[in-house]
Amino acid sequence: MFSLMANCCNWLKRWREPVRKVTLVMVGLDNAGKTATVKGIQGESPEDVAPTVGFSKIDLKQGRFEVTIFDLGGGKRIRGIWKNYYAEAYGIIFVVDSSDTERMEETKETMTEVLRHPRISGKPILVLANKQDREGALAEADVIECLSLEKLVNEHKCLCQIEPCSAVMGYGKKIDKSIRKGLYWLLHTIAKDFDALNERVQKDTSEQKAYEEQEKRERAERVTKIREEREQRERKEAEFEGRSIPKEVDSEPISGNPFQPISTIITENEKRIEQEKRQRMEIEKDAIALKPKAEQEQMDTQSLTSSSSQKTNDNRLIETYKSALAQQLEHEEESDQQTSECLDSDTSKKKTKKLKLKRSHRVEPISAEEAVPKNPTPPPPLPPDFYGKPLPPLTIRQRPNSDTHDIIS
Ligand SMILES: Nc1nc2c(ncn2[C@@H]2O[C@H](COP(=O)(O)OP(=O)(O)OP(=O)(O)O)[C@@H](O)[C@H]2O)c(=O)[nH]1
Ligand SMILES: [Mg+2]
Repeated sequence: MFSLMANCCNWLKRWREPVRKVTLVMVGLDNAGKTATVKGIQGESPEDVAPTVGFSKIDLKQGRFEVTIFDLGGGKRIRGIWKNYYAEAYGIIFVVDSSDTERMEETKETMTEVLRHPRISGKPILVLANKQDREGALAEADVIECLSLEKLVNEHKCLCQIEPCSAVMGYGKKIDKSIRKGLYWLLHTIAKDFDALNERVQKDTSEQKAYEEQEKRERAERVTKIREEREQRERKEAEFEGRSIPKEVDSEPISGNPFQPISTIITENEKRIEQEKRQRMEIEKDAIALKPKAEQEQMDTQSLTSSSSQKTNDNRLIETYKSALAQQLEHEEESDQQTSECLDSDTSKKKTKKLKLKRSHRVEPISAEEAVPKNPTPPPPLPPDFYGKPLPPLTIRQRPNSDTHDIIS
């Protein structure tokens, strides 16, 4: 009767207990038997387990606990990820291969690293001294000694329970009682201090998430920066290849604004054309003033040719001008000897006036002898050695500046 009442009280007590969600982290060296242990707790065969790459997450119900276990890979290169799961852990399950005495030192170092971590210190730890079925496996006391477990857990204020066990002895309801016992101890130890642990876990988890977000942003920024640098490099290479093709642009040194030389060239070209135009005007005046003297005229024209050729390479311009000037001279000698003599004795100012007068009368000649033929034909092309041969016959009176306009336009 009393036992029935006691059972009823216990049932009511458990029924009143809230369902608690607890996360556990399972760590230990590779080949220790972590995955085999978890499989046995889940009710699956622990045989034929493969090494864990990364982690596996197991959800199970244990009494009033909804338990999540992170089974983390124990390989040396994977151990670095363990710390990412410490924040969520309410407790630790550390699995040791009791039969592998050669790796006890490595096990001790690894356990020390785990317990000293600020997100683990103070949390309860279950040590499973696994593979007790194997011959030569260290007993519980030897494992405690090899790992300096007492000192270690006291140092880091961790409540600790060690259970010698074998993960392959059974699974499900037939699982090794030591494993069941150890898990029970861990969950109830967590439950006793649940509020404090829960507060710590929530705080550490939010910090961990913020840290991971920051890491994510920084990684994205690094990727963006690398991409931008690559694109900039590619642009520069393309620009470099583009500049190297037109050699004319590179003939002048480019400094500052790369478009500066182009405008400079345009300005210089305009100045050069203007200068040529003025020079031609001056030479024209001199030539007309000296037109009766054929030899002098020839010298002036040669001087013009020499001067112009130094300034420009436009031989066509000079040749055209020579042709027009020669025709004008011939015409003057044949038609108006008196006008020519008068001009020779007058000042240069008067000569200029006369020249303008002639120009204005070009369409309507002063005398009948200067009349333009009814069907004017363009002058025949002159040979290169024009001055060594007789002047061609006059067909039409040309305006000396006409070519200049052609060039400017
Ligand atoms: N004899 C014996 N073998 C075991 C026991 N527990 C696990 N094994 C074997 O040990 C090997 C490794 O087991 P796992 O569970 O994969 O070890 P682990 O700790 O998960 O290894 P990682 O995933 O690499 O970290 C497997 O061949 C298991 O069958 C045990 O108690 N006794
Ligand atoms: Mg594993």
